[in-house]
Amino acid sequence: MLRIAVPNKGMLAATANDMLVEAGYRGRRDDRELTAVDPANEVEFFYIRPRDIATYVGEGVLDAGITGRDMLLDSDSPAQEIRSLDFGGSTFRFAGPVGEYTDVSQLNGKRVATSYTGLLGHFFEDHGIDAELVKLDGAVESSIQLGVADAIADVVSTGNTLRRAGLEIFGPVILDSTAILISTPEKVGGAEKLIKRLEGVLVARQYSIMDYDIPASKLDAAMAVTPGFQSPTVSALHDPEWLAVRALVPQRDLNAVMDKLSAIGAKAILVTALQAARM
Ligand SMILES: Nc1ncnc2c1ncn2[C@@H]1O[C@H](COP(=O)(O)OP(=O)(O)OP(=O)(O)O)[C@@H](O)[C@H]1O
Ligand SMILES: O=P(O)(O)OC[C@H]1O[C@H](OP(=O)(O)OP(=O)(O)O)[C@H](O)[C@@H]1O
Ligand SMILES: [Mg+2]
Repeated sequence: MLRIAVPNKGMLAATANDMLVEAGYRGRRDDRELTAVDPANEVEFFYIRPRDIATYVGEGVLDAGITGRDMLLDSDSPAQEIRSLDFGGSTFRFAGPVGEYTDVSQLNGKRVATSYTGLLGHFFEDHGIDAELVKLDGAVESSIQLGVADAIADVVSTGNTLRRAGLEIFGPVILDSTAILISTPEKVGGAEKLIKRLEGVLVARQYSIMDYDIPASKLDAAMAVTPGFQSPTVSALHDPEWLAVRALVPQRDLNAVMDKLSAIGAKAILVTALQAARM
């Protein structure tokens, strides 16, 4: 039975569970559930803190898990990123009082608060910066005002939390993070079905099916606009001068693609949602 670690709370928990349900697995029944067996899929889920997931997977006691890239790298666990799951996107950035810092070299000799001391320690080592790490559990943005740090390094998504604390970003992007599937070289083979199913969910979330009719003489121009995933399906219509095309199109491009096809001469352009996919 495959043993999978899933975030029990926090920013990733709900979407991770939703993805697993879309992938045909048993979802978490309530937010106090610690483990759940899904006998039909021969899988057991362990709902644990996202920060601890890389530790369990790296130790080999759990076979795969969903966590943040920032948390994996912070943990120094030997677990490896298998693939991005395209949610829980954030950046890991330095911030300080508005107008105070322009460059990370100014952090030499300063106190920098973070919940990610592993990640930040590596960055300081790599960049030859001698700063003091102040480890906090969360709400790191308050640490400067409260006098325990001179700058912070934290997860930034919209930037609202920073602004409300009177802070601004400076310096380079320390890390672009996203939710990821992790495993180890020893265990990843056993997780192949899970990986395929999650990839199918990602395709179904990101693509739609587009059908349209196109004059045969315009097919090449239309193919350039809708190259599809592998290759679009082209079928005959009763009128020999026209063809019907079906292709997968990224949802974010749908309207731009319809504009282009329409300008080329396509008619009856129809878009249908994808419910599931296996590539
Ligand atoms: N505001 C956010 N927007 C997007 N992703 C975020 C945000 N905050 C955190 N994350 C991401 O979610 C993952 C888990 O962070 P989360 O905040 O849920 O854990 P935590 O800080 O340990 O828990 P908690 O905040 O419940 O104490 C991390 O990979 C992080 O990058
Ligand atoms: O840029 P924003 O959209 O404002 O999001 C960033 C905030 O979200 C996270 O906080 P969380 O709610 O996880 O609390 P925590 O600090 O206790 O982890 C993160 O630590 C930032 O504080
Ligand atoms: Mg948090």
